Amino acid sequence: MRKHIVAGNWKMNNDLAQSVALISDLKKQNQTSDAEVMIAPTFTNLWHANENLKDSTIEVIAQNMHFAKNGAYTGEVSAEMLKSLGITTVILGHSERRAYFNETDDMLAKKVDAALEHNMRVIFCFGEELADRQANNHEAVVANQIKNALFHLEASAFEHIVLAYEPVWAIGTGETASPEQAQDMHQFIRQTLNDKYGENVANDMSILYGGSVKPANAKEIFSKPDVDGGLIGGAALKAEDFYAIVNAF
Ligand SMILES: O=C[C@H](O)COP(=O)(O)O
Repeated sequence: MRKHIVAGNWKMNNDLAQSVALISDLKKQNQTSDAEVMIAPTFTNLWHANENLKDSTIEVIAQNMHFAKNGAYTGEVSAEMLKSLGITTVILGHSERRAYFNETDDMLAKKVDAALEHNMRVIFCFGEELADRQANNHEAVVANQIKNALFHLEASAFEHIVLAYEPVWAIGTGETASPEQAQDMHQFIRQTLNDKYGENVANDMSILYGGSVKPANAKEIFSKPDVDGGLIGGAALKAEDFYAIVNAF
């Protein structure tokens, strides 16, 4: 079902002590919005974060996982391992995974399948690079990313998927897509889902925007009708900023 979601992606930030401190600050914040709140710490912080936030309204989620159950994949973590910690949502396809770790659409399709087989929820990320937008190719790029990784799925699978549109040129750059650019793309994404799966899947899909969302711009971006929330990087590292965004609905 479509809902407001604000997820904080900590990326490769916060050692154990910093993570404990940030979680303690997060617990002191007051939520006034109806948004579902999630944080994605590093793998090393998942266990303690989840233990500490068990009785809270914050869900602890993972930043990535491998598609295999187990085996000789040094440095990787499987769905079963995440589930054994009580983690049931995973971010897949983040542009940093695609750019720095060569994650392809095919690989992401396998990861999505593995997560769904383990009854996990997926926050599936995609977005165009600056050159794609300058060439007016952004819609085609985004449509292909979605089709290649997700369009082999049955309609019912989309109940367990959240989409996150993150224009690569806006991630960590301080440059955000304008609320109108975000709305246009989110509407296009919903139409793309509608064309393939019909209006129930399209209307029920939560589509998040990510890319330099801050307390100062969150309200305007979230006011757009097809923007259902945000995937927050830098501003998720300060509890007050993160909750200013959570409460921007
Ligand atoms: O996962 C989060 C996004 O990459 C956005 O990061 P940012 O808010 O630092 O631009």
